[in-house]
Amino acid sequence: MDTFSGYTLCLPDLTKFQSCQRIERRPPLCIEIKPKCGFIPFSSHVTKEIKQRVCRYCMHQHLKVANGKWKRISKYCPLDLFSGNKQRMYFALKSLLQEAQNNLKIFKNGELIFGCKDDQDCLMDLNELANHLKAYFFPANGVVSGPQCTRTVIKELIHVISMALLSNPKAPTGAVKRNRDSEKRSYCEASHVPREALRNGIHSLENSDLPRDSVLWRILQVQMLDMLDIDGVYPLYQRVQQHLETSPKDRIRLHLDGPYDEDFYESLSDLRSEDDGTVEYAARKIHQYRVAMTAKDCSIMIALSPYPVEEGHEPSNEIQTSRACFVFSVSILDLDPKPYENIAHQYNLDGKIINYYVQKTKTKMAATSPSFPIENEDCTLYFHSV
Ligand SMILES: O=P(O)(O)O[C@@H]1[C@@H](OP(=O)(O)O)[C@H](OP(=O)(O)O)[C@H](O)[C@H](OP(=O)(O)O)[C@H]1OP(=O)(O)O
Ligand SMILES: Nc1ncnc2c1ncn2[C@@H]1O[C@H](COP(=O)(O)OP(=O)(O)OP(=O)(O)O)[C@@H](O)[C@H]1O
Repeated sequence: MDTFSGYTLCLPDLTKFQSCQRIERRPPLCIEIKPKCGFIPFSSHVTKEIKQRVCRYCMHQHLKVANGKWKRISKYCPLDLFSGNKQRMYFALKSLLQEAQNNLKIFKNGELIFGCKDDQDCLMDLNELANHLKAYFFPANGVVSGPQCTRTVIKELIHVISMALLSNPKAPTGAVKRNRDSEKRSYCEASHVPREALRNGIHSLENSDLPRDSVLWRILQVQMLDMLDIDGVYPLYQRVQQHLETSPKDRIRLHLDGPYDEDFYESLSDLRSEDDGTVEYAARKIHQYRVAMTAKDCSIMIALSPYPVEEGHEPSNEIQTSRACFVFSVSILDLDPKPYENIAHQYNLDGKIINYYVQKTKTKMAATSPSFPIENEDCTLYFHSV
C-alpha cells in the first residue's frame, strides 16, 4: 500500500500455484530467490580496478557482516547463478541453502519452511528442510531419513530449481553465446567455486550460457541497462540536480518521478552512449540505471505443484527428474521502480563497499604473506648431509 498516493496493489499469492491443476495430496512448494547483480561492470567510467575483478555482491558481503546485518559471509556469488553453467549454478544454489540471508526462501503451502523472516528469525536446518521435502522426492517411501536422505533431497531440489531457472517459456531458441569480453565479465575472483571447475567452465561450451528468454536471461538483460555504472551515472545525476536548481519544473518534463508510460519505456531502448552534454541525455541514462537497479533487487518466485510421474502434461511447463515431477510457474516480484533520489545513496554506498573490501583484503594479505627477514638478521642457510 502506498500511503502517499492512497493506492493499494492487489497481487495473486505467488507462493501458491496459479493455474487450476488437479488436486494433489502434496501441497505446492515455492522457492523465492533474490539473485542480485549478475555481471561485473563493463563501463569505462569505472576507475577502481577491484570492481572489474570482484562482483558487488561478494564485496558487499564483507561490509554486511562487519555491520552486523548477517553473521557469516555467504559463498553465494550471483555470477555463478547467472552463468548458465550447471556446475557453477549448483554451487551457487547450494551456497544459498547453506547461508540463505535474504536471498532464498522456501514455502510449503504458502508457509515459510526455510529462510529468514527477518534479520533475527531464520529457519536454516537442512535436515528439517529435507524432512519437509522428502515426500516430493521419495513419494513411495516417506519414512527414509538420515544424512543420505538429506543429501539426496537437497541435490534433487537444486536440480529442480536449476531447471526452472533455465527453462525457456517460448520453446527452445538456443543459448546466447557470450563473446570473449562478456565471458570475462561473468567471472568473479571472489567466487568460492573450486578453481578447477571454473577452469573447465570457461572452456566447456556445453551446459554454459543462459538460454534466451529464460528468467535469468531476461533479468540479466535488464540489469545490463546499467551501462555506465554508478561511477558514470553519478556525474549525470549531478548535472540534472544542477539543472533542477534553476528549472525545478523540468522534473516533470524529464519524467524523474514517472509516470512510467510509453515515453519512459521508449527512453529505455535508446542505448546511445555518446554524451551530448544535455540534461535530456543525463535523464535518459538515469532512467536506464534506475530500471537496471530494480532488476538487480527483484526476486524470482518458482511455484511447483507435484503430480504423479506417470501422468502426462504439457512438457513446456513441467519439470521431470528421475525422482519427481512438477508443473511449475516462474514469476518476478518486487519490481517497484527505484527512486531518483536513490542515486546519491547508491554512490556513497558503492564507495563504502569498495573501501571496506579493499582494506579488508589488504589486511588479510598482509597477515598471510610470508614474512621476510628483517635487516641485519642472519639468513645463513646450513646444509646437512642426509
Ligand atoms: O543496495 P543493496 O544491494 O544493498 O540492496 C538493498 C537491499 O539489500 P540487500 O543487499 O539485498 O540485502 C534491501 O534489502 P533488505 O530490505 O535489506 O532485505 C532493499 O531491497 C533495498 O531496496 P529499497 O531501498 O528497500 O527499495 C536495496 O537497495 P537498492 O540498492 O536496491 O536501492
Ligand atoms: N504476491 C506475492 N505472493 C507471495 N509472496 C509475496 C508476494 N509479494 C510479496 N511477497 C513476500 O513478501 C516479501 C516482501 O515483499 P516485497 O519485497 O515486495 O515488500 P517490500 O515492502 O517492498 O519489502 P522490501 O522493502 O524489503 O523489499 C517477499 O520477499 C515475499 O516473500
